[in-house]
Amino acid sequence: MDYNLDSQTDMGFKKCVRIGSELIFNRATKVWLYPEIIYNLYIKLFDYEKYYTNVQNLPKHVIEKKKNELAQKFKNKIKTGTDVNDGEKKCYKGLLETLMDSNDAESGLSDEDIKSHVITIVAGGFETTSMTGSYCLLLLAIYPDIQDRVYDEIYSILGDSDEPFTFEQTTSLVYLKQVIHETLRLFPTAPVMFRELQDDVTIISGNHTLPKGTICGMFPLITHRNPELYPNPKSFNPDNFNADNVAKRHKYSFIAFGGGPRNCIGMKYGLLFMTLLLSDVLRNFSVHTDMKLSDMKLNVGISLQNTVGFPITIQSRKQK
Ligand code: HEM
Repeated sequence: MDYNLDSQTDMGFKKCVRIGSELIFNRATKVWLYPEIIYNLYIKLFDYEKYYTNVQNLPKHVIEKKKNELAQKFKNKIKTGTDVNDGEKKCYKGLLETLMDSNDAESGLSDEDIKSHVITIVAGGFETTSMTGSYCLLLLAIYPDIQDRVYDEIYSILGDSDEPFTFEQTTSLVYLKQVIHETLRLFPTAPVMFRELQDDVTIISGNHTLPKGTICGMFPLITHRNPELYPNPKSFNPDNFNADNVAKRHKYSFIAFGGGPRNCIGMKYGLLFMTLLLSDVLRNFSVHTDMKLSDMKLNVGISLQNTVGFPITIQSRKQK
């Protein structure tokens, strides 16, 4: 979207999204913050409103910029993004342009709607993928034999070529995808989600009934570390996600992207993005660390933080 999230001041988008996320998590987990009146007082008392306001500034800026750009292109009769292959080089519309094309009375997407979509996509897609990439590289640094296997797979497809992966080639990176899934099993970067029950639900095993209207928290971290689903659940074993083992388990034994009709809308894009990112890093560099899996200390919030950081060194493969 042509916006550098790192070129930010203290009150930048990244910081505001982080604080806003903490507020959402606090509200969901602290019963005394449930009543609207108390929550509003709490926001005012600690001057949290400014963070909410500031989160709006990035999408406002991005939308304004895109509008000007499109108007300029229209004026100069320059072709904008199109999904139609009309014999010339195919050029795809970006997300923002697609949303703005829907900004008419018929489809009913207002500027306010577009702004909300931009916030949702950036907030939902940024931290999750960047954190998963970081966890994955750290795990591969901790387990060099697994890293070698990933590298061999990449090399078997691209050899010494400098060309980027094509989409078809990424479908052959089967072991790397197992590694990404196993990373998300141990470290689901979105560690909690909620559902409000639309009907009474009976939990057969415990003979309990949860009444309609109950808000239930779902915690992938707990499901993913259940030894009945994953033997040796605390160890890093990408073979948990080979085709045979996946076929043996219930589909909701892996819920890093949630489940049901409101699961993660960006799952396929996120997996493809991480596959490309990691394969690109690993074909050029090897990663190393002195850390062990047992050294990792987790902090559960709206995202899953590794409080000891990601101490990795990288070495160019060409200098070996
Ligand atoms: C490693 C990557 C990602 C992980 C682990 C992840 C995880 C999740 C989870 C657990 C949910 C809640 C699902 C539920 O309640 O059942 C969710 C929802 C969502 N995610 Fe992701 N996500 C990732 C990447 C992305 C990306 C790249 C985007 C956008 C480009 C995105 C956009 C969204 C949106 C918009 C929702 C809300 C969907 C709805 O409420 O209908 N996510 N994600």
